[in-house]
Amino acid sequence: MNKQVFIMDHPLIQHKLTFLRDKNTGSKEFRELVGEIAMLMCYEATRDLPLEETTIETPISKTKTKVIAGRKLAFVPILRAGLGMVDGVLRMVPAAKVGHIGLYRDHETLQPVEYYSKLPLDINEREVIVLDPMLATGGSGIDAVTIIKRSNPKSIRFMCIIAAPEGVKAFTAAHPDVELYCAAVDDHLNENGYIVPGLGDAGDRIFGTL
Ligand SMILES: O=c1ccn([C@@H]2O[C@H](COP(=O)(O)O)[C@@H](O)[C@H]2O)c(=O)[nH]1
Ligand SMILES: O=P(O)(O)OP(=O)(O)O
Ligand SMILES: [Mg+2]
Repeated sequence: MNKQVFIMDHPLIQHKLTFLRDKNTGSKEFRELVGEIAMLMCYEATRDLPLEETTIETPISKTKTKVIAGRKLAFVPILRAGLGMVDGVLRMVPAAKVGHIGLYRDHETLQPVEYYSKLPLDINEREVIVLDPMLATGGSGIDAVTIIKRSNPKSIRFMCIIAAPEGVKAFTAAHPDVELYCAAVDDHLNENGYIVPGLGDAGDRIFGTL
């Protein structure tokens, strides 16, 4: 696998993914699982954030200790399904700002259609992590990153829960500078552009619009 792609095979993530895929998992549990997986993935995707030394006083003594250095984060969920990942990642990095990009897939062409974009004003000072549970053809992820690049962020990473091999190939070819973090790369896309075995339509399962 391409060095730009990180598969998070931690047992806790893989265990939760099994219940996420199950068609008998209802919206409430599905939302909770998406949030928990996003939180665990965020832990790994931020592993290389630089630290700097600071001095604090414990109840016992002064001590030198570490905090995350000046680098600031922004999360950008792709609507709607990416919204399900926001609470989980904010639990890890509560000071991060959140932008939004609205894209839906045209059911006939499978091409993404942009309908909304609102990014933090200071995004050019931030490291960005884009959130979408599914990378299928890759079209939505590719367009979202293209839109964000126009605002010159310091870096961009893309976090999805399940990717299709077709999406990984298209995404890494379009944005070779963007690291891709996913919990699983599945078998293939079906004729309707759904990931097989996948989990169905993530947005519909999160918001109960099946
Ligand atoms: O199995 C699937 C496949 C896609 N989605 C939704 O579509 C987009 C991603 O599709 P691209 O073809 O990569 O543009 C993603 O935002 C999901 O919301 C899905 O839910 N399940
Ligand atoms: O990518 P889509 O069309 O599945 O959009 P949504 O996330 O709103 O379901
Ligand atoms: Mg959807």
